[in-house]
Amino acid sequence: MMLEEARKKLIFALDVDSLEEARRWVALLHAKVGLFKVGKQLFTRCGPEVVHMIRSEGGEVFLDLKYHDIPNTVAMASVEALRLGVRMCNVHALGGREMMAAAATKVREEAAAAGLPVPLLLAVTILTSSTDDTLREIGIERPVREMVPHLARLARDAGMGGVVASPQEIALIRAACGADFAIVTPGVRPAEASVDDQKRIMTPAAAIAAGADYLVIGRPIARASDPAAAADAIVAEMAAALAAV
Ligand SMILES: O=C(O)c1cc(=O)[nH]c(=O)n1[C@@H]1O[C@H](COP(=O)(O)O)[C@@H](O)[C@H]1O
Repeated sequence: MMLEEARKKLIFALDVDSLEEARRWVALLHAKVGLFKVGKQLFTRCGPEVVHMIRSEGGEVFLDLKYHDIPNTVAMASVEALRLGVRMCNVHALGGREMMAAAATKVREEAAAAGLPVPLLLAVTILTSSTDDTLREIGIERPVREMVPHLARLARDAGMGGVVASPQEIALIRAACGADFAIVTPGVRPAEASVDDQKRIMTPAAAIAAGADYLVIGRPIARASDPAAAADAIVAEMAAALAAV
């Protein structure tokens, strides 16, 4: 029971470079994870075909293209994500309230007009590979722990359905935005896994205990000697944490 609930919360990052490889991962993991995340690398290589492939295999898609542009461009790109039939897509909260509101409004209007389900619209707060030093470098003096809840509130007020953030900021986001706001967390590493380029990390159990709605995990599964077993172990760890909440 808890295993099924945990599985639906696990998003596998399909960070690969061909349709064939993506197809192999979908076949291997579609009964093990809740969604497949298609990001910039795979989408740039394969385009919408990869989304159609995953959906035709019965999988659900998080289209992670992190739009950040003028409001009209982001709104129209988000409408194309809606038309692809993805369950989740995202923009950068750093694009501002007007940009996020344009995307949220346009997607809802188009979904209603076409009778399509509205995808979960997410705003990326501060990337999990960033630190206070990264922000200072680009002229932002406020620390990550202030910027993340600030951007989350802005995203919620603009009509976004949730945010992407490090699990380390879940409590701050919940305090700022309440329970009815999705929190998707990459930067998740099982205790024994390599940290890679992630900076603000937590284990799957700790992220669930902190209140994450979904976990995005790539390399700890993809680079494991037995990826299916690694996914099962992560889901079991998540389920145990869910049972304890
Ligand atoms: O939007 C994302 O998914 C994302 C936001 C963020 O702040 N950090 C982050 O790592 N991601 C994505 O989450 C995935 C994490 O993959 P692993 O580090 O291999 O588990 C990658 O595909 C990243 O592009």
